[in-house]
Amino acid sequence: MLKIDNLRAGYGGTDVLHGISLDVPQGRVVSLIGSNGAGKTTTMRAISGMVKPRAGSVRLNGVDVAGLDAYRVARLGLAHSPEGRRVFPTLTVADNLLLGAFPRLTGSRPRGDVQGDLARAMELFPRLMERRLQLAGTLSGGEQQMLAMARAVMLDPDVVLLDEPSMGLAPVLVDEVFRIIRRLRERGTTMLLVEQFAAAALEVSDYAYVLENGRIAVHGPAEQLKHDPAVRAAYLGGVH
Ligand SMILES: Nc1ncnc2c1ncn2[C@@H]1O[C@H](COP(=O)(O)OP(=O)(O)OP(=O)(O)O)[C@@H](O)[C@H]1O
Repeated sequence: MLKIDNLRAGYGGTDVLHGISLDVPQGRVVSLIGSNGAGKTTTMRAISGMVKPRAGSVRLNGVDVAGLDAYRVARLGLAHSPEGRRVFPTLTVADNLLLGAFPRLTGSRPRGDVQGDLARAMELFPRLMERRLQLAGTLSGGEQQMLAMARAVMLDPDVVLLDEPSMGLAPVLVDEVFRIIRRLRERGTTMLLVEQFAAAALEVSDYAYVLENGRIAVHGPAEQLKHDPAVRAAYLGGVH
């Protein structure tokens, strides 16, 4: 579904990713774990076209999308829920969600049932249902984060990139974000997840990669990494 080979990317004169390779098979949830500054967000951006890769390939359904503009990558079926709450503040919740479906109307992919998907997104995110006519800019931070996730789902994507969906949320909302990730997983949504709560991320993942200084240091089934002493000491706080 999504296959990254020897990806290099950076900013200005600095390389951040030094040739990383990872696989996100259809219907699987894959986590990318790493300390601050390891390059997790840069990886997400390089996949979705927000940062131009310097080398390597990003294959989405067999098509190399490396270097394409972000809107083209979205049209080909990749949704990116970015770090930080990038919603359209002066539009309602419902209109933000409909905009998430926009690449479906302009791309070569089937248009599908946008209204049906809107209803399903509302059902998955009940807080948004209650606030569907509210301006997105007046939502709480946690609600905006949910809206960014729901908007990504509205693309009816083949792959969803979720970058720190629980960032800055109160514990009750963090639980809700993970509940939603589990529901999406049950629906068969293919996801690449970056999460500060590495232990919780491994719980909802099939497979994980550990990124250190722009290189993949370790990778394996999530169940295996959960019990890896080095991973536990560095990323799981030695718990469980
Ligand atoms: N727009 C930018 N311009 C220059 N350098 C950047 C830019 N964005 C990120 N960097 C640098 O790239 C490196 C990797 O950042 P990145 O955000 O990918 O890390 P991360 O693993 O997601 O970290 P965190 O967990 O703190 O979000 C960092 O050293 C960061 O300072």
